[in-house]
Amino acid sequence: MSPRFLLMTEIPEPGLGMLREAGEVTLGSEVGGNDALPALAASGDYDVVVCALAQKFDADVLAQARLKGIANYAVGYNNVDVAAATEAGIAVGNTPDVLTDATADIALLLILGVSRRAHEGEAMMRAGEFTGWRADLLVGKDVKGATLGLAGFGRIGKAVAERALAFGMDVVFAPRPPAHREVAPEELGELAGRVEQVRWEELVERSDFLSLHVPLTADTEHLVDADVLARMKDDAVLINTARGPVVDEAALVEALRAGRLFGAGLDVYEDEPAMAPGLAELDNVMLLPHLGSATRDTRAAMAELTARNAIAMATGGEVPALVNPDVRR
Ligand SMILES: NC(=O)C1=CN([C@@H]2O[C@H](COP(=O)(O)OP(=O)(O)OC[C@H]3O[C@@H](n4cnc5c(N)ncnc54)[C@H](O)[C@@H]3O)[C@@H](O)[C@H]2O)C=CC1
Ligand SMILES: O=CC(=O)O
Repeated sequence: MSPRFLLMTEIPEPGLGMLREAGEVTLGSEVGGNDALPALAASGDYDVVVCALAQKFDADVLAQARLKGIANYAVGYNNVDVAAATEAGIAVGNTPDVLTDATADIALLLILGVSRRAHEGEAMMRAGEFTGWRADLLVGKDVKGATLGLAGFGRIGKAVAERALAFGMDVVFAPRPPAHREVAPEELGELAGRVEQVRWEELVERSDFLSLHVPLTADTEHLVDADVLARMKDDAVLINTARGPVVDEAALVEALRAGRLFGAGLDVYEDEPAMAPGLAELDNVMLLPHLGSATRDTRAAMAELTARNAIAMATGGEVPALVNPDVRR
């Protein structure tokens, strides 16, 4: 029987064509959408589900699922209970590396945008409120010489460090907050000697800009809570391109409202696509709709890797980006 793929999220070319060439493709939107996911996964009608963050595979769904694999069209895979998938003999794939640069660019965009109040300036222009150059108009803060703290120092964290160094920032990082892990200099490659490793507590207190690049796990949920926000510098900026629940968004609204921070730049939200009450009314926050990997080339590369993952899962081949190598397939 040829491989059967269920696309719960649409993916662009070349991924879509690769899947159609390799087997039979069913669009989730034509067979009940997300509400039907548990039943579709349990039906035995599909070998691999292609999905993204909106498709939740919890332990209950996975215990009933009759699938060979789940090919996530994202690098983050907090929507899948990986331990339960492994237990159920279901391979899980993701899209590392190919989206690193695009996502690091979005983090830099937020760092520069918030510090230079670009979103406020743009809103002013669109509202026809610009009345001419003024010495006190939307005065921001410098990035050169400022300390950027990176929580999580994996692929994207390192790519953000490279960019920030080019802007003259000092870069400190905490590799595995809130716990610690010593990173050997040889692990740092070309960044060795140019970035400083600190513990999470020091990162919070020293950063002029604190940027989050950790996966969402039980350890990192609400990593930035009211207590952390209170310990950040008064004039600091928080950047989140990781996952919304890494930040207590209601506590962030309170801190921003109270002028406790200079500002925040967000690409992800705790209850996405909703925002915490009050967030959208604040001027000192720049808001993007989860655009981290949203460039044409990056999405094409993600689609290709997702298709390669899915085809390998369905045919018993070697999965190029396998999250759970212990799975018995
Ligand atoms: N806004 C967007 O569109 C995008 C968001 N992301 C998010 O960025 C995250 C990071 O992506 P990458 O840098 O590629 O991942 P990565 O795995 O290369 O780096 C994550 C780093 O966080 C550290 N870490 C800290 N706490 C951890 C914990 N409790 N468990 C595991 N690792 C922990 C790891 O040691 C690792 O160095 C993704 O998980 C995803 O949630 C990724 C791409 C696009
Ligand atoms: O949020 C996007 C991802 O790839 O993870």
